[in-house]
Amino acid sequence: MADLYIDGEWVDARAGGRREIRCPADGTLVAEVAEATREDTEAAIAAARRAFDTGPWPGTAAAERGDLLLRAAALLDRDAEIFARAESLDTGKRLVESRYDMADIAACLRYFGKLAGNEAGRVVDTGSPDSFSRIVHEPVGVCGLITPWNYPLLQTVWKIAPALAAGNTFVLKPSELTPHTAILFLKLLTEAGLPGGVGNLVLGAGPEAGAPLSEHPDVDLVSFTGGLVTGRLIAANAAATVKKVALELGGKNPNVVFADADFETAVDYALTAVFLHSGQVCSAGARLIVQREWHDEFVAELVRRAERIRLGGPFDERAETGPLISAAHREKVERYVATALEEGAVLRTGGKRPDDPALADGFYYLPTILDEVRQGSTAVVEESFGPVLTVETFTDEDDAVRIANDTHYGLAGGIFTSDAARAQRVANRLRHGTVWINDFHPYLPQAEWGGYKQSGFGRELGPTGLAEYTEVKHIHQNLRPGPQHWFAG
Ligand SMILES: NC(=O)c1ccc[n+]([C@@H]2O[C@H](COP(=O)([O-])OP(=O)(O)OC[C@H]3O[C@@H](n4cnc5c(N)ncnc54)[C@H](O)[C@@H]3O)[C@@H](O)[C@H]2O)c1
Ligand SMILES: C[N+](C)(C)CC=O
Repeated sequence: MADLYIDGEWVDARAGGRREIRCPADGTLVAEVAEATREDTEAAIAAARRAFDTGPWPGTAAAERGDLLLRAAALLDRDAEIFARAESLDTGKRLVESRYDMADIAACLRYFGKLAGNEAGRVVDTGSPDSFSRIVHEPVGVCGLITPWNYPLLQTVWKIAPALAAGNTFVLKPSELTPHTAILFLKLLTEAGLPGGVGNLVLGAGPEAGAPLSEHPDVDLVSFTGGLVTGRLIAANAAATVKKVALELGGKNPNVVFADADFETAVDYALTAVFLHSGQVCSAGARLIVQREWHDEFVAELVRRAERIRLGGPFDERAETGPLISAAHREKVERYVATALEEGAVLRTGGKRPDDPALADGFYYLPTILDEVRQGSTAVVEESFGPVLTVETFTDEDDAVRIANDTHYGLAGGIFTSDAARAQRVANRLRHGTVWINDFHPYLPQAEWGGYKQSGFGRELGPTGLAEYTEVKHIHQNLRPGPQHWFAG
């Protein structure tokens, strides 16, 4: 089937490449899709360039562009179940979680749909009645959008919605592992009225189908969500053409639990913080930093509950979390745990694949707790992106902040305490892009999302998320023009 969308047409990969997509829960074949090469991506970039330079989209009234996003939200509500099932088949994620994702995605479309056109620029005081200056926001141009497999459509729409609201054209390259909701979404956008060439879709491996989006001179902005290693490469490749770059990378997110928190609440959230979606969440609270006097009791309770987490496929209604995305990813998590143990971590539970024969065909891994990890050890420093919790202890507030900030990442963090003033003090001192107090994981379309340090730069969502997709221009007019006679001759 033709499932690249280039210049308003559904086409096959020019070189005829195909890729099998298999459900990570049991290995069943979901579908076979086109596998693009650089040539396809370059054709998509050319189409997006033409649509931007000569098409009507950038000059379409912002409110009209917003209306298109609002229509897309309504269509997504209509087709939510189809999208959720497709997302679950590609990712192995529980259907209920994919349904939540679809609701979040519709909310994001509505947010940017309503935000489009709210900002008409501003008039600047020039200090003179004889001149007039204004600031306008214009679309950046052609946007290359590269997205990961863990929240495939959500991460995609966090980019597409503001890009379209601001009047850009785009080429999307979703993860090669999870292409289906991107295909469905481009169809939905055309049904909502997106003109040909404005939105383009290429599928395939990053170094082949994705690389031109960071390298090509006709791409004005590359927005990337994915791992740190790939992010560094994208930034380096984009430097040659000095394009705008936005990077949403990984995290090694602290969850700081003070001994004055509500015990049961803190334990409960510590579990969801790390084991939601089997840890395959950029903001997973994979680093528990618990006040020393609570350590033993807290870890014992975590272990007891972690051992009861039910694993299963997307349509198993009893399952509480699912598989890892691929065999290769599970092997990476296994290596991470092996290294942690070699470096002195104490395994409290998990650390292996489940014994249940019903799960043997999927890429499952047991919820794992590694205690007594050393600061600076691999397990504390590196993102596992799997269901693995490391446990560290602290003595007082200063110690907690020092440990929580001792990471080259800076995406998100949580604080559990019943002391409201302490919560605010610690939140102010954490060098992370999102801080949750007595909560973990919520994100809102109206609140900026992004990382400090090596978790990336740029922000998605909120007004800043829209601004990322604009250029800012100063227009100045002399209202009383006449010769200046700066030069005598
Ligand atoms: N900060 C955030 O909001 C956020 C959200 C989700 C995931 N993530 C991070 O994403 C990572 C997991 O996702 P992943 O394994 O898909 O990441 P990844 O870096 O392997 O791949 C991400 C995307 O980049 C593409 N890619 C790979 N090499 C490329 C290249 N040379 N040029 C262009 N594109 C290339 C891939 O095909 C994929 O589409 C984790 O580190 C996670 O923390 C971050
Ligand atoms: C950004 N978020 C939390 C939705 C997904 C991160 O992997």
